[in-house]
Amino acid sequence: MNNSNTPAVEISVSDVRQQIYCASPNNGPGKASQTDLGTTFHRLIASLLHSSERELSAIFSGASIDDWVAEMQDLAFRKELGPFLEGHAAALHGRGAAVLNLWTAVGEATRWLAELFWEHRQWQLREGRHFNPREFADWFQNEVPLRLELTDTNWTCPVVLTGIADSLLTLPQGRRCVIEYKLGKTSPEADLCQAALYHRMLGEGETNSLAVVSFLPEKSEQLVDGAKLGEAQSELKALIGKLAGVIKTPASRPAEPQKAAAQKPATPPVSKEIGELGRLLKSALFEAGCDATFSVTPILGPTFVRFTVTPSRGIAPKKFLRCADLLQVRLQLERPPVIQIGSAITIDLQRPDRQIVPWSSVELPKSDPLHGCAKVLVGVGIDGKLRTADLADTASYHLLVAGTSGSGKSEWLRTAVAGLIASNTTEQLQVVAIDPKRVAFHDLRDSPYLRRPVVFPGDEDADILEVFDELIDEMERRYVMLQGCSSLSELIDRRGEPIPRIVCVCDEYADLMLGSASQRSAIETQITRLGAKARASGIHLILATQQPSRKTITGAIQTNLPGRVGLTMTSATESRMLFGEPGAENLLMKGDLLYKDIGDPKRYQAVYLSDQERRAIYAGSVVAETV
Ligand SMILES: Nc1ncnc2c1ncn2[C@@H]1O[C@H](COP(=O)(O)OP(=O)(O)OP(=O)(O)O)[C@@H](O)[C@H]1O
Repeated sequence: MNNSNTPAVEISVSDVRQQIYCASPNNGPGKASQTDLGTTFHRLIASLLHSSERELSAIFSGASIDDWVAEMQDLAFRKELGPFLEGHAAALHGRGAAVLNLWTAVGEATRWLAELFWEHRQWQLREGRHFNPREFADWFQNEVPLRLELTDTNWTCPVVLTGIADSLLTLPQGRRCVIEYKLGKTSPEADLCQAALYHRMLGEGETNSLAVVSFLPEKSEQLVDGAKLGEAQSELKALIGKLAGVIKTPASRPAEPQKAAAQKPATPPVSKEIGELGRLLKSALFEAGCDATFSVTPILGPTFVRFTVTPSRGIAPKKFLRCADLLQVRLQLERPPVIQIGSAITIDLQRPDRQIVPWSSVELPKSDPLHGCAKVLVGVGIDGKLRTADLADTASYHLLVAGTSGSGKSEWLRTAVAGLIASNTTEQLQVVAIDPKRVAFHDLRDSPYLRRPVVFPGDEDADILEVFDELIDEMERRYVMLQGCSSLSELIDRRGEPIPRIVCVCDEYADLMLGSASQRSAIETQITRLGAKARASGIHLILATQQPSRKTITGAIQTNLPGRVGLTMTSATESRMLFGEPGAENLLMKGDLLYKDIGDPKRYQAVYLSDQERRAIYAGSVVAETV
């Protein structure tokens, strides 16, 4: 209640969230959510929860969660998504990735709902009661308007905070869960801010936790405890006062507190944790005799936090490399931090709340209507920018990929192929996939982009030498066509029609070298030939191995495959084989990688593609924008 006579200033939760989002170091790349798709998603969930008795009994007549999910998805498509796609076909033209994103979110949300209903059913059965899906559906309230008046002695008037929670689930024990149906980009700081504000607006006590579930499009669930939120709330209040423009001027109150309120940024607890990490790092460095000045604000990437330090006078930069093990112990890290020396020293510490980089958050490189696009997705850097390796470039026309089991090597290869497929037509790209382990390119089998069926080297009819010979023949044929042109690109321009780039991708190529000495030497000769002339003719190799050693990275491969992608390796020796320096042994698995063409290796997080998204892309139903 506003007891003063001054009218209150109204401000919305989304205004506050937006401020935090813009200031967030981890707002990453990605596309803003698209209003029409976001609204459809909201409507679709609301409509599922308000299904008729007949629809509910159809959904829950199945015997398993999978049956329920399938039925829910079917209903969602029939009632909402199908009519929406049909009615907006023109407006959705060229927005395949966004629609796919929406469908992924629907998949995630229906599974989540089905699991909740299943839990409820189990509980009812345990209590000896009859499962009543309607009763549970009614525990969800959609589009819940929230309103809270805030006052402060340092404010000129009260502020009314308003917002609409997409959905609120209230369980009988009083536990509440706010559900946000987000489809666009986000940051943990902004999400926490929203949770803190909702917690306060719902009048939850300090001892109560609040769960926030979002679909981005993958489900992300955060359980935020009340005590932690309390801290964030008081800091957010300062920001709210500032945004509403109600902070008293110096004339009306003492100067000092005003300065603090106006200048102190509203930092959610995530930043505090990083501050604490920085403090621990500083003291561990000091203990190791590596006293240093922390020069810039730490940068928060999806996988790690980067601290940049300058050694104090008289301390050799190399000394920092030697204290990685001590830092690991003192900071209780899973692996020693990655330390790199450049104009300053960077120390990367793993994030306790590591984030994935979903495909939907990445803007694919633009494709040319005639030439297509030769850029392979490498990963997202600490600056939030997508790094690509250009197959048309002399520094990255063939790529060598290495990483131990579980490092994310196969996923990286699959995403690299998906990126190329999504930004080329079948006239602009042909893929040759070699799969010695038989598991890497399963989903590619029916892709229209395949130049030939996936090659399984163990099979009787699979002659690997023949596959490479065919590529060499094509290369020679193209060389003849290239007479008078300096590049494939010039030839395409001259003809006015595409000539497909051929990308040969091979998981665990070391297995190909296990044959006889003569086969091994024949493959080496073929790779050398392709290495020398393939770039100009638009034929490229992406070869991967689990064990980078002298045996697998032979002279021919070392010389002819200039672009290097190194995921986590088992030792510094392996890292040296690929990059000529250590570092990759301290990466954090799951797509954490170093990439090098010219210059020093740089660290990126590989883009994550769900199975469902990948299948749709391989089938050719997702196409990037053209320039
Ligand atoms: N970019 C990524 N983002 C998030 N998680 C990832 C990413 N890449 C891989 N992972 C996770 O790491 C696991 C291992 O990945 P992957 O199967 O590609 O490893 P690998 O190096 O090919 O191992 P192996 O050689 O044993 O097959 C995956 O199941 C996935 O959960």
